Amino acid sequence: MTYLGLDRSALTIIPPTAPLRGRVAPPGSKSITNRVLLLAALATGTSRLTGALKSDDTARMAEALRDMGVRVDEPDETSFVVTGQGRLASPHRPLFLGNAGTATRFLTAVAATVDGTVVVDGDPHMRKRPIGPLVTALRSLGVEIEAPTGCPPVTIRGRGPLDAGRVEIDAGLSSQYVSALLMAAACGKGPIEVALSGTEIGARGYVDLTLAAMASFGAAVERVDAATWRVAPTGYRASDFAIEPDASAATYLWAAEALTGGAIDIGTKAAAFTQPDAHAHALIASFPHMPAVIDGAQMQDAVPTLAVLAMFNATPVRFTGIANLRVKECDRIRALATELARIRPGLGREEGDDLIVAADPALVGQTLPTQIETYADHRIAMSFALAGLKLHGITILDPGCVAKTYPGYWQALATLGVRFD
Ligand SMILES: O=C(O)C1=C[C@@H](OP(=O)(O)O)[C@@H](O)[C@H](O)C1
Ligand SMILES: C=C(OP(=O)(O)O)C(=O)O
Repeated sequence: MTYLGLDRSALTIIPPTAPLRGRVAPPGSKSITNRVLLLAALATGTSRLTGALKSDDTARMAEALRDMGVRVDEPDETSFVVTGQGRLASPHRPLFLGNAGTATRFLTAVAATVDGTVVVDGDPHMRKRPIGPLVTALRSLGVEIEAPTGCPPVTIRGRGPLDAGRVEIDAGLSSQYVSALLMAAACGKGPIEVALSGTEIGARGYVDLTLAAMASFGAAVERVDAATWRVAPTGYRASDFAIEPDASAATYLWAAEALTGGAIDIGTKAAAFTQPDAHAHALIASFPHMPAVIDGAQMQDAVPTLAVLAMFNATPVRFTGIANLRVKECDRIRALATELARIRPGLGREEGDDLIVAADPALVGQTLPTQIETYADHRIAMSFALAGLKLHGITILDPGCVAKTYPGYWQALATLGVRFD
């Protein structure tokens, strides 16, 4: 399928003259698709995954699994049929995972259960995203693993099922390290305890997503205390799984609705999502009276959406709890502050690891020709497009970067009545 905007070097958004209305379903959840692809690959037998996301991030995961001997069929645009043999084979080439954090972190841990050497690598952006804490944790379980720069590439010399034991992980930079260890731990020779070594963890909701997906594929995890899980050596059982729509993708549609006073039916109620970013719905619904302080810790991927919305809020908004946005696809705190200030000096600024958005409702309807730098970050592109719904002259550079998680994004906006230059 070809999608609007993916082949362009820039896309200028023409503010719609009427509220956005219509029905647009977001694609399947990236987080859940990449978890269940992996769990299905580790199971013995065939699993049918429906409602899946087909995007760069999930294509990288699927391709890596194929490289490790798993059959991954794609009978239609939203399904994967995965046939696993209970374990992954050693690949003949490095696994190239683009800038997919989930695929990179999850496969690093699971590679330790392969009999042979696995190299996990990514694009230049991924090569700047830290993986040291996960490497250290795996090494403490006896895994032979190296990541000289503290970022990919990572070389893992797997020796089959992990030894039973206990592993501590510092998840301050990424909750994905915890999810990765939990998923690998079910492929142990005996029970493995996964414990947080610090108090900090990214969004805990992502660990809950991991535990729910593992349970669907037959894993047995006991919560020992608030910071420790004990994973039984069950391996995984093939299962059919219906993936819910992507809550982070939904935030752009909720925000487009709030900004234009429209009515967009995304086909799923906010309360029905199990992903952390669905918490952003209530904040978006409070627009233009969003609170003065928003703690983004539990809805990190929604922060770009909320920050761009905040520029039109009645009062300024400070975003706290977002330090790890500095190690996402780009330094999102810097990118948001820089691009907001590019629209109008002073509109966004950093204060330590907080982001402050100086709301200005008088911006609505103004012409402020601005070329938004997107730093190869899908969320910077998708969120700043929202500014173009209320301002004339917003141009998104490299609009194709949305393909990481939402290749149909520009088409979705067009379906709702947005036009582009
Ligand atoms: O586990 C997951 O699916 C994710 C966890 C979050 O990352 P961190 O845990 O690195 O903060 C989130 O930003 C990412 O988009 C998806
Ligand atoms: C941070 C993100 O992705 P990942 O860590 O999975 O690359 C994201 O999708 O916003």
